[in-house]
Amino acid sequence: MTSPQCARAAAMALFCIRRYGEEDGQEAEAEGRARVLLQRLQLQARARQQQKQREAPPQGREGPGGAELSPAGQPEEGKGKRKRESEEQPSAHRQKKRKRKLEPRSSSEERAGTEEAADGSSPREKKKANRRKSKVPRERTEADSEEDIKQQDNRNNFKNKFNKRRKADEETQGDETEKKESSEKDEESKTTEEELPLVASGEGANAPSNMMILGGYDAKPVQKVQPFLPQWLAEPKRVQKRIRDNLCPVRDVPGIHPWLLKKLQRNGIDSFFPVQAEVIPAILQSAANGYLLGRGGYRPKDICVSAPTGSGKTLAFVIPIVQVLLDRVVCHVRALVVLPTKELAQQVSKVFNIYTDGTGLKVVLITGQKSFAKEQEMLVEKKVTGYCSLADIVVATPGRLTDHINQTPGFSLTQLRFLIVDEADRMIDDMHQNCLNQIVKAAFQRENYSGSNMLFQRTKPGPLTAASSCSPQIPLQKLLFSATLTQDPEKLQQLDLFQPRLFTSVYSEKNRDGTETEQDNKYTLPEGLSQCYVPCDLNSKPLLLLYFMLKMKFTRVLCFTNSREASHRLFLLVQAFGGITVAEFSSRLTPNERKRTMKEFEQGKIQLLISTDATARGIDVKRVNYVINYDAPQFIRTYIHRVGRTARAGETGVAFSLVLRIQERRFLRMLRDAGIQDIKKHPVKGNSLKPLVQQYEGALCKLEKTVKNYHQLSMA
Ligand SMILES: Nc1ncnc2c1ncn2[C@@H]1O[C@H](COP(=O)(O)OP(=O)(O)OP(=O)(O)O)[C@@H](O)[C@H]1O
Repeated sequence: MTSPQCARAAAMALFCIRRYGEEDGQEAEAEGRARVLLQRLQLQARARQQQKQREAPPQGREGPGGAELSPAGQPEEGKGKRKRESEEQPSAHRQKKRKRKLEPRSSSEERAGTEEAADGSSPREKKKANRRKSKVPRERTEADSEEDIKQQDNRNNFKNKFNKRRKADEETQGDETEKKESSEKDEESKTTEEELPLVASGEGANAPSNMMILGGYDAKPVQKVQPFLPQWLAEPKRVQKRIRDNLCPVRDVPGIHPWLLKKLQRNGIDSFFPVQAEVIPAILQSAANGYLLGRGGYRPKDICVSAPTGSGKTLAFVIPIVQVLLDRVVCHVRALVVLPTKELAQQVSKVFNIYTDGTGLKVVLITGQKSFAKEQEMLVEKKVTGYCSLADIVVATPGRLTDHINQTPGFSLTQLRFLIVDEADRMIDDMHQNCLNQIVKAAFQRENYSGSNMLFQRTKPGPLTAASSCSPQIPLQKLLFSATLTQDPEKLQQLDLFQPRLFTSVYSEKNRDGTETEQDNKYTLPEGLSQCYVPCDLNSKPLLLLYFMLKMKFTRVLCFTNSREASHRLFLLVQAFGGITVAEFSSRLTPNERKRTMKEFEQGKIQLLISTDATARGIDVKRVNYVINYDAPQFIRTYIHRVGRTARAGETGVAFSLVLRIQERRFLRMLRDAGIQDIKKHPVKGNSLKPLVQQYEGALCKLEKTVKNYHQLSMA
């Protein structure tokens, strides 16, 4: 049929339908149907015409009548008419039309598309043709309507299935296996939806039909990612934090040597603190076979202890080590304690000296405070038969220790039974990690001289075999202690721990009903510690310190700054102000000056000690009443160790932090992240500081003169 024929047929159809429509009185509906029919006929004609054109040789862009054709192959007039018609169409019909547009292209249509692509027409023409296709309703055949029915059935089936699955998913949320099933189902439905985008567009009401909607995700519960911790870290042995309520009489702790019990009591220790009551028996038990492997060739488990500052961790390792070594016959280095600073090493060696006094056990301190040669003389003695160890217990700082491992002939760690890493989190830092590796390497080094030692030579730990368990072995047991022990398994793995056991402090709170709830914070602070922070500005910081010392009458104050320069400046300023016995403590001082200063502070001769972080860790000074963070600490671990210089051994103490207003949010967030909530804001009014201002300005002038004189003297 040609176009004029087609138009005639359509007009006829329109006439017929109008007649019936008028007779039925359904004018609007009849008009709509007539138009649809007209469009169909027009499309059929156009399709035939295109078919003919394809078969005929290409004739350029002119139509058979020579008139300029619209992209649809129709005069422009016709296009305008169609547009008008479509605008006039009733809404029900338009919806039907839109639905048809949304339907997927049938395979025949796809084929037509590819055929068109292969017909040699220009890309622009193809584009126009495609656009045309999307504008006009498709030609519908009987086959199409059959296919439509099938598709409709499929869609209905799918919808039913999909709804059922979603319902099932909702019912089975949280169940692992069923979750898997549902994800499998989702996978299935995803594939089906890809095939039937109309269903998806029905689900996601406003989604464009050409977008693939991945279904079912909103129905899935969002799983919270939990950090994976090995069992020993996830389920530690919990130790009570409250010291005073949980004291354990020394005689009640099983397995302690009577000689040591007496020694403890002579030193004023009648009861053990909770951490000692738990850790001492655990170490003793692991060393039940002296310093050889346990029954059946089992290696003792390594032990990690994370307990608050001042909770008595030192005695928790000193007592069992001294007890295990009490019966030793030959002197060898059996215990090695590594600490990050000289002062700490000195403090720990003092405690060892107290409890080894009268036992014949020798404790040697190697920190570099004495000359290297002197330290060598303390460690080994050369005899005709070879080198002999003069130390049973070595307390050392990492640097000096590695020097002795590498340069002191006869200094051997091959009989080492205990490696104690105090302030372990700091020691795991990259700086000291190398030292720990060197110690382990030296401990498993083969000795190059023969003798009775051969009997107890050890091999690197490996799987337990008949051969490895037939000769007596000396195991190396690691004991790690800190108030801020890392719980990062990756970091701890660097220490190559063997079946470690973790002892960690908890704080349990009594509920109204008498039950107790344990608070599981990342870090625990001493029970008797009160924390305050003072929001301030930079200029008022020195005045605040003077106010606390002079007006609030603070005594025995340990004040921390962030650098040794800051410590020195503040010390000079307070000295110039007058009225306060003040001293500074930093690496500016010689070891002897540091020792003297610390002693005077302990004796109460110094009321204010201004220090760098050199005294922040481990230093045990009796009766420090206040800690003042003059400069707010940058890291949570620094904060915990600094404030832990007070409220030790179950005593009370107060920590004040001067926090610049600009730092306030970050500072509080840092504490909150570590689970520290009980810090109080303690604002100090400007009026309270006013009486100090005049004298303070005088002190500044005095300080300026002192500094100038100092520079002139140093220039001369
Ligand atoms: N059982 C006890 N009875 C009385 N005092 C004790 C007892 N155990 C330890 N102390 C005292 O408690 C104080 C703190 O002990 P220690 O220095 O071992 O604490 P710490 O846990 O190592 O602290 P830090 O983490 O700051 O190093 C010390 O002065 C020590 O003498």
